[in-house]
Amino acid sequence: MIKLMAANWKMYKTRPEASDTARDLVKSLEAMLPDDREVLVFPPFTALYAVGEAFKGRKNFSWGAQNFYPKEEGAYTGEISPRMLAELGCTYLLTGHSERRHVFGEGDGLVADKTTLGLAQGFRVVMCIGETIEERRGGKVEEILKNQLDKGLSGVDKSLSPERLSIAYEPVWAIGTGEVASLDDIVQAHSFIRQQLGKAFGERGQEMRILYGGSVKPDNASEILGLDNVDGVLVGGASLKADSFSRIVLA
Ligand SMILES: O=C(CO)COP(=O)(O)O
Repeated sequence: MIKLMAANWKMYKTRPEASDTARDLVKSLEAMLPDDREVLVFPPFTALYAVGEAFKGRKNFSWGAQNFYPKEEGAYTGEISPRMLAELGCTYLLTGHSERRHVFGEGDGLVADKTTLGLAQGFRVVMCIGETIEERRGGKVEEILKNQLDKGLSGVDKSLSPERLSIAYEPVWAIGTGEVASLDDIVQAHSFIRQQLGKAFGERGQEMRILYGGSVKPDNASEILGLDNVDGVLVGGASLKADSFSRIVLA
């Protein structure tokens, strides 16, 4: 399985800043990227074209959008549709990120619509799930993950080819806090997610990638990537500098 090494740049970087970082990533990684690693960057909308210019035509370099509205077009002021993103050459979409859920109030219904439409329009989708600290303390991790998976994937075509859908496990309390989930916590959550994907997609569920996200850094990436059922990482803060993200990609 090709490990997916994903950078979520969130609301950071102007177009020239993004362009420089993307070019630096190509410079430091292209010659050394193992065949079983794929670099994926989610820049802000305004920098998608610039990142595409730096990455296009390069093997295992991909780019995608952090957000979109699940309609083809229409009177949705301020929104961007998958069609508009396809035109920028990007192939990935992110759904269900905890900042979308918690800062912008996106519920499981919207996450499901986005995941379903994104896939139906031919994109690869990375759907994020994860529990809050209260839910973890209340012993509800598996219940929350199952619920987010069941609802988020409810409309997805079950004969989907496995490389089209990835799940990112991002415990909310580990995002941007410097607090990483313990290796045991990660193994347990990922094995539970694998089981659920198997129930939903059969054999294909074994080949879907499950990423870990939450305070991944150059010095913890290698041990996290070595765990069972960890098929990549989704990195926020430590992906903003080309040097730091390159070290993670090669970890
Ligand atoms: O939200 C994240 C990636 O989507 C994780 O962010 P940090 O790596 O900054 O914790």
